[in-house]
Amino acid sequence: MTLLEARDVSAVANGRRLVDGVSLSVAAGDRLAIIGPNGAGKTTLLRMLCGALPPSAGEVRLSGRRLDRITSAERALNMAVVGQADQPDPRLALIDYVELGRVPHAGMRRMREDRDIVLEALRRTGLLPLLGRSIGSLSGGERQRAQLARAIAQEPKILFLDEPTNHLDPRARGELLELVAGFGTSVVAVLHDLALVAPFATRVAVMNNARLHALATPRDALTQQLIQEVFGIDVFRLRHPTEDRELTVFDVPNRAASPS
Ligand SMILES: Nc1ncnc2c1ncn2[C@@H]1O[C@H](COP(=O)(O)OP(=O)(O)OP(=O)(O)O)[C@@H](O)[C@H]1O
Repeated sequence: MTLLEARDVSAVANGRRLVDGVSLSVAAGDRLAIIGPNGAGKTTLLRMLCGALPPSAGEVRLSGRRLDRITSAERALNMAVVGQADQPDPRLALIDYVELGRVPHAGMRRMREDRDIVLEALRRTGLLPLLGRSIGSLSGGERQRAQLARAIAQEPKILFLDEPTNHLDPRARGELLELVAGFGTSVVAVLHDLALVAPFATRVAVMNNARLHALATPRDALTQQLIQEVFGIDVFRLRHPTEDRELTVFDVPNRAASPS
């Protein structure tokens, strides 16, 4: 079942085309990774998909209905966004911040049930021990998990993530995406770390110069030819030296490294 559909969407700002005629769809349970070089239009596309930015042309539909004809309250019942722009009041207690995720549901459930959902979101993101702390006292990685906890508490049908792992150490990056995949909800995520794409995504949208360069499975998107064309780096698939599985290695050129 198609949950979200973009039909030929474009974004124009100051006479410049930031996204040019992108069409794609997200089915229930899909995890779509949006990848591409800096400035390719990934965040702009994500913002149009979640309704934060009205397209200059084309349309986005949620369960068949045009996004611009759905009230923001109804949108919030279906979609949660973890973005880079979220700057909560640093004095807010973590638990109160995560409870904001329940605002779209206010009046539909008893408060007690809401509190249980918030505590469960904190537990799943490993933040229960910090629940009394203020947002301002959290580390970058903890704050990123707090944003995710708030989004989970919102119980959305579709979760939008803009670079959800940029403050996290390598192990925590994989763990966060594993956690998100475990929710079973549909996800659209802008990812910079190409190594995280294949284990996480069911489909990949490759943006380049404002256009959708490819829309494919991770295996078909992360090919040597495509990655070289779009990112200018090599990718190799190698056997794991000790385990029966394949490793995908992105070889980033570093001319500063001296040959040994
Ligand atoms: N309001 C705006 N007015 C003019 N240009 C904009 C505006 N918003 C974004 N841009 C430009 O549009 C291009 C695409 O931006 P966007 O943030 O979508 O790229 P991105 O692929 O997410 O980049 P990054 O990987 O660096 O985060 C960039 O060159 C950016 O400078």
